[in-house]
Amino acid sequence: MSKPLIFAVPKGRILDEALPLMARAGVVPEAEFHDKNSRALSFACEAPDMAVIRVRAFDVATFVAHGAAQAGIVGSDVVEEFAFSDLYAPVDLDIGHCRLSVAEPVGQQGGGPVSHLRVASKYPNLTRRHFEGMGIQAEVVKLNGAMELAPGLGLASRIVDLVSTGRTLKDNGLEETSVILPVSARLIVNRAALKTDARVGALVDAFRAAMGTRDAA
Ligand SMILES: Nc1ncnc2c1ncn2[C@@H]1O[C@H](COP(=O)(O)OP(=O)(O)OP(=O)(O)O)[C@@H](O)[C@H]1O
Ligand SMILES: O=P(O)(O)OC[C@H]1O[C@H](OP(=O)(O)OP(=O)(O)O)[C@H](O)[C@@H]1O
Repeated sequence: MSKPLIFAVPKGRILDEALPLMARAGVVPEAEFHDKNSRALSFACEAPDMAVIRVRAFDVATFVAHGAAQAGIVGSDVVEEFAFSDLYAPVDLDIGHCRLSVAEPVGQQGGGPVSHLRVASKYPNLTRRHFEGMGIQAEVVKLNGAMELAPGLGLASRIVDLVSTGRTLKDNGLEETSVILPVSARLIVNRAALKTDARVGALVDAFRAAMGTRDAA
């Protein structure tokens, strides 16, 4: 039998919305996947030639780009931040909607033009590119979470982070000043695997079909 096709999923908030879609596309991990006490990271699937791995969101892109996993689900924020040439994102899954935005302390807006800024973000590439487009050099302080603390503590004057309801910004005295990127979750596949393994193309078709039947369900 050929090696199992590895499907990578993020462990956090996209997963609950992704699981019904995955099931409609024929990706159904074994019961242990749902056991909160399990420390396993790789799970057999109902389909015998497939396995699901559960990793951090940014690592989904890394596993798939390097061909260690052939397919996966990740936010378009992650796809755009890495811009891996070996990654192909053929299906918008219409889940995990949010936006990548610039925010700063309430009342800080205004002031004269600036040529340099210090910005806290988990997205250094998208942040630099956004400010470059405005003729501003952004020095990015890379954080992995709780970006909202940075302006108040003098680490950066602005943040670039994901916003959905806006509640996190509001509760931390910040306001959204511009949107960099609308975000939703994507099916991603490894380009080489798509060319060489017919199961990857079949999986893309299955997700397209699952999206088509979703509204009727
Ligand atoms: N507030 C939000 N509303 C909707 N979608 C969000 C929101 N925040 C993040 N997302 C989406 O969820 C993704 C994060 O997914 P998830 O929480 O599953 O990752 P994770 O592996 O837990 O992340 P981390 O590496 O930060 O621990 C983001 O890349 C984005 O696409
Ligand atoms: O606009 P809101 O609805 O408040 O959502 C925005 C928050 O959601 C994300 O964090 P998440 O909850 O995924 O936690 P994290 O800090 O671990 O990334 C993001 O980083 C914001 O902090």
